[in-house]
Amino acid sequence: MIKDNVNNVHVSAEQVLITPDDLAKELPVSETALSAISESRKIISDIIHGRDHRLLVICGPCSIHDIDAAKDYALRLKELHESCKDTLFIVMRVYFEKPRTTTGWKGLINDPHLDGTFDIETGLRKARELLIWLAELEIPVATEALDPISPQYLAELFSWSAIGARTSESQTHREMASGLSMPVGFKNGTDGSLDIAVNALKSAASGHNFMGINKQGQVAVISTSGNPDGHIILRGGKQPNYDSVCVSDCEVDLEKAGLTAGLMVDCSHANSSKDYRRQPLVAQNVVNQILEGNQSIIGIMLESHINAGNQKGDGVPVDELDYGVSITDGCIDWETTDNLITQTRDKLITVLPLRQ
Ligand SMILES: C[C@@H](OP(=O)(O)O)C(=O)O
Ligand SMILES: [Mn+2]
Repeated sequence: MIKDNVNNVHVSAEQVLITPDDLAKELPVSETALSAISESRKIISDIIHGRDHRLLVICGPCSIHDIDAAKDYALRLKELHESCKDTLFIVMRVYFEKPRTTTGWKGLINDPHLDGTFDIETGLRKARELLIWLAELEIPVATEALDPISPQYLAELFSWSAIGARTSESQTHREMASGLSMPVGFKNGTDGSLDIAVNALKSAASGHNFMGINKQGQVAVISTSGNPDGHIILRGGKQPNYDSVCVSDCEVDLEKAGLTAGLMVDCSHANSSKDYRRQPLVAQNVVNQILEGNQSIIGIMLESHINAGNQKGDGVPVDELDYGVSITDGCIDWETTDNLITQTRDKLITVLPLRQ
């Protein structure tokens, strides 16, 4: 690495990574699993555009830090996915990249050992191994597309992606979203701004040309055709925005922008006022809006894990962490999740098929 008084003044080291192609050769995924992913992406697209009246449920841990716990959770969610699929399409949150308001653990890819060693190649390998295991289980998975390079390593294994509240305004993320091969939800801004998400939706629906990397790890000009499967996610801001008035305001903004896709409500984050115990109340309010005739809400997001709450993860030895507890945002536990989703399915089973 060249480091002198004009180059890399604030760069301390660089390490060349395995290329996406080489990682995929080392960790291949079956054609059966890939076709299941392709099918789930089509279902999600149909739900977003009102061709499939089921409710999209993006559900799972705020972040993945323990592979065994993630697999344990996935086996439980797979059962719920199958038992509720007449009314709900359940997709597991598998978030490897975490946007921090300032600093902190940035996720399994960035720091897989949770010890500040930033063994990113191991992080990519662990992430791909888990995603392949989930793909072979045929549970559709969702993530936040945060790092603009990692999709080349993993994106074929995701059925849905979010662009987060901190990055929906970013041109880099809008360009990336315009080329992603799966449906993408755009969160409103952390201050509650809907304009950011509406503009992101419009931008990502268009083609873009930008510098990126290809599967061989070369810097390339990436030209995209635009992503037709974008939608908005209401995740709250300075105050919650899941209520029927805010939903109606969002419908008006979407109509003004000529956007017809449905919207999703994130029952966590600023919509639960960062108190995970409020998520069921938010979800029940959203379901009631649908029962009372709302036509625009096509999905909900839940932060859920095996056990409730969250725990400090930074600097804690992995073997001292409590099992199945989030080390980022607090989550509802499995029992609460199972009850909430089963009740949601029972309430909506007769209503959703009547949607126009
Ligand atoms: C990062 C967070 O989402 P948001 O961008 O709404 O804070 C999440 O989904 O865990
Ligand atoms: Mn979260």
